[in-house]
Amino acid sequence: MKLVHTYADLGSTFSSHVQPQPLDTPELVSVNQDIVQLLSCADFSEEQLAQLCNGEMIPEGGQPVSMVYSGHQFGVYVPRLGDGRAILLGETEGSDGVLYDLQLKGAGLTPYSRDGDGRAVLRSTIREYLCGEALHSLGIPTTRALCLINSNTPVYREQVETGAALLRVSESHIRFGTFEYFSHTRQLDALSQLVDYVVERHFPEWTDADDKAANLLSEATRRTAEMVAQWQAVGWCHGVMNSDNMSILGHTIDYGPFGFIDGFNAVHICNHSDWHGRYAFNRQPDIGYWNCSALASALLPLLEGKEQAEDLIKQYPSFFSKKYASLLRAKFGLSSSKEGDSQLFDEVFQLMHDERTDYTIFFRALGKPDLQDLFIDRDRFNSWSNKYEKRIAQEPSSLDEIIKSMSQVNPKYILRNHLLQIAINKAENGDYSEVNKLLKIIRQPFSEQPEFESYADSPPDWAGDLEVSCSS
Ligand SMILES: Nc1ncnc2c1ncn2[C@@H]1O[C@H](COP(=O)(O)OP(=O)(O)OP(=O)(O)O)[C@@H](O)[C@H]1O
Repeated sequence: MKLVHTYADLGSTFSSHVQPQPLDTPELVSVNQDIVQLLSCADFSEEQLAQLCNGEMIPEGGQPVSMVYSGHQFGVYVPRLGDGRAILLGETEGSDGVLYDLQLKGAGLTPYSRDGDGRAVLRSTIREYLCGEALHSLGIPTTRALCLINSNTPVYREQVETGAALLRVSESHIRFGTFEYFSHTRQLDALSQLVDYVVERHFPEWTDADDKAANLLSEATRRTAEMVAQWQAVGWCHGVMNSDNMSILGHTIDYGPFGFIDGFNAVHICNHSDWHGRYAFNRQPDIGYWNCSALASALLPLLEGKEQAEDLIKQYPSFFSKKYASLLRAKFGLSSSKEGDSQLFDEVFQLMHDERTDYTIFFRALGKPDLQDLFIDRDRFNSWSNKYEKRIAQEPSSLDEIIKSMSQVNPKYILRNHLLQIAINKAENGDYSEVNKLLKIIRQPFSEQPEFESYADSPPDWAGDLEVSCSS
């Protein structure tokens, strides 16, 4: 594997050179064979992969750096954040011809570590590793990871845990907050250089355009709106939609206290430190918009003025609605939109919310005879179901065909928190088999996998009491 160092080449205004600080006795927990193929590293032994993930082996051409950024956290601007525990090794070309960043997460102290220890623990690393794959398999743009390691290095959170690290792979680790940093510190040449870098690397067709910043803002707005629409459609909550966790490419990044919704709750809050519900499930679309306005403010010095910035981001609601409406139509098995459809959807969402019906199981069972068993208030359900049947009868395809097409968009296997917790508990006792089993299962979310039927069941009672720790 050979690396280039295009981001490091931007110079010390953008990042700081750092050396990874390896963990003690690294042990490979899991290797993502999809990414092995993508990065053509099938010739790496397990030991080499562990060394790579532990920062002990830097591939030829790599120049480890940590990136500076800032951002709005829970609506409050924090002037300097940066990679406090992440180290970008460099970039490498994938077998698809795309240039990917290789970034270690949990590799030790950096100039941006502030009060942190530069480390990540096993449970949070497993969560990030698996959820990147879960979302990717659902067709949602996201960072992913090549592998993850555990170690003997003690790391202190609420208790002693073990240090772990992840080798994150992404088309970009540039965040809205990266632009905010240069804008708020009035480093406008750097801001412009950053736009040029992103355009040259990801949107070369705009290289000669006069309005690169405007194009970028418009594209980031569209991609963010569509990514959030995809989250909503699968019932996924990010939990910490700070502007430093918003990728300029509209990819899902930073898996913290995220959660797939089990029993549907429109106002579900997966982050237990989010006291006011800023990042509640139903607020995600608006927060995505809010973050786009933070990006617009950051890019303002490179735009024609406020009016242009506003014009560009005000497309967000229509980008979101268009994408979300098309995803919902497909989830309900409808090929086109008809008057009354959104009321039909709203009615069943309200019923599911009131009864906390399992979101994923409902959609997977839609159109099938046993659907009514999911509801307590049968009359209310039947009243809705009659309307739905009438609507489905207007479709050109047969019910069998509709059910088949719905099973391509309504997953059976999702990465529920309780499944993750079982895998984490085992891994913390040295058994990584459940992590690897889950990886296999969530890779095929839409397929029937009879041997793993129980992984599609509704969660056990104890899942409702699970609180994902925010210290990671
Ligand atoms: N243990 C730690 N040591 C040093 N810095 C940390 C640590 N945990 C978080 N940070 C820093 O605090 C800020 C916010 O943390 P957050 O949890 O959102 O990000 P993260 O999970 O570390 O990183 P990323 O966004 O790259 O996935 C980031 O600047 C991050 O680097």
